[in-house]
Amino acid sequence: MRIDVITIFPHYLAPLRESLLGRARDKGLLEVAVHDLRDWTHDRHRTVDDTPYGGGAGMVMRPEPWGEALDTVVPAGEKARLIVPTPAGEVFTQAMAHELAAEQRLVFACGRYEGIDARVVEEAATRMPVTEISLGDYVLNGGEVAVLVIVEAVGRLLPGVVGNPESLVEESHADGLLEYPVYTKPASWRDRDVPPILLSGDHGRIARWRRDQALARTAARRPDLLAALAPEALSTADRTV
Ligand SMILES: NCc1ccc(-c2ccccc2)nc1
Repeated sequence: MRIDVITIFPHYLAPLRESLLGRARDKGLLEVAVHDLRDWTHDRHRTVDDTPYGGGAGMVMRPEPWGEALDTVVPAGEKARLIVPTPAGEVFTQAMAHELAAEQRLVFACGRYEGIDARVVEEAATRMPVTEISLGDYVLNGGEVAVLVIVEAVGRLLPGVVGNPESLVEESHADGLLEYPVYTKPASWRDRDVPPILLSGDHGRIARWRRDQALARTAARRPDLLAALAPEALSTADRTV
């Protein structure tokens, strides 16, 4: 997969060079290029914003630099999905992470100020699929932090990125539930013991206990996830929890 990020704060994306994603890049599983939007400005001050039509506070990102940047990063005829982090987007989910992990090319447009002139997305959508993504109902100062989250969630799903793919199966949201509590040595710590079942060696009963814990946690903390589960996702044993 190739990922391009267009931003006025390229250094914000430095963490993409670190650890898991850094290794994935070294192994050639992931290509990441970060571009400074100001490289597509032509005035002395490298201006990327201007006042909003219709008035109001703040500034809006000008369409021209974005148009030229997207023309360069995704030349005519090349295929890519444009992702625009915005509070007005579709809420990001693990299912969306899996969908994006199947793409060959992702281009991230990082907005700042009050956002990007709406015509940029409109025009881009005439030649590539565009997805506006929100991470939840809060506002950041720009899209860069959201890009770090999305790229991590997507990158770790790429084959070969995570050492043991097994670990992708049982994590929160992988099966639609929150994950069960985990423990490691010592068996007793500050007078708190690991649940004895986990030391029993009875893998069938351990699996059942973990499933019950995941169901109970999900019911308590995220009843919306439980309600969204397909009926066949719950076994008869699950229904007794
Ligand atoms: N829901 C996360 C999120 C994503 C992007 C932005 C944002 C804020 C200002 C300008 C451009 C994007 N804020 C929140």
